[in-house]
Amino acid sequence: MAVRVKICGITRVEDGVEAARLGVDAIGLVFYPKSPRNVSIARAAAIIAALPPFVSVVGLFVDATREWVDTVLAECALDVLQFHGDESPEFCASFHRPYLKAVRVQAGTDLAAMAKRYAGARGLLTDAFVEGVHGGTGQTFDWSLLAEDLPLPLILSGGLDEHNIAAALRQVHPAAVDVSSGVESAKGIKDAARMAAFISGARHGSL
Ligand SMILES: O=C(O)c1ccccc1N[C@@H]1O[C@H](COP(=O)(O)O)[C@@H](O)[C@H]1O
Repeated sequence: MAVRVKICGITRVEDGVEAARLGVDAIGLVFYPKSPRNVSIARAAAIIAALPPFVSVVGLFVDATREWVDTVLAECALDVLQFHGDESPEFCASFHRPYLKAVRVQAGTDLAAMAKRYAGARGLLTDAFVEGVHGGTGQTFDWSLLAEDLPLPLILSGGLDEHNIAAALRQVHPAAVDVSSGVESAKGIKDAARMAAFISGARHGSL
């Protein structure tokens, strides 16, 4: 099956529209005030309203309060939640929406245990471990740490871009890939040519 492509950290309506035009499967909106890609509820709603109905919308949260997630859900039509902090499985499941759990991978990370702990997730999203930062760093990690089969779909992220996506897919065989920094011209500003090259690389295995 073809790998699914998600472009995260969309902050502008035009970037969401362009990602959809290029054939992306999902976009991600960051609801984390400390992120340079954080969007307001009003901005998120405008981006969502401009998307065609066949593009899924993922809302990213980092150790958010229940009230904040509920507030966003009341105002924005999110299809999937992505939890990038230390949220418990109970918290993640309590919104009764499909969710992805992000895992920041380093040597010794027990992915099988994480998959078991978050068995209610629709997938495990693997990102690079960078001390003190929750994600969106543009850093890759050692993909050989993903060698074992997991009971959950794997979404590969962390430092992917148009140059390494083909190699990543040859080595890892994830269900989906997720990119943010690697398709930007500046933090939060997506670059149309880089998005096109990334999606082409994901679909066809080369630039
Ligand atoms: O994008 C952010 O600013 C961000 C902040 C906090 C947690 C996660 C964040 N982004 C996600 O991190 C991964 C990897 O991003 P990158 O491609 O290495 O830049 C991805 O899932 C982003 O959505």
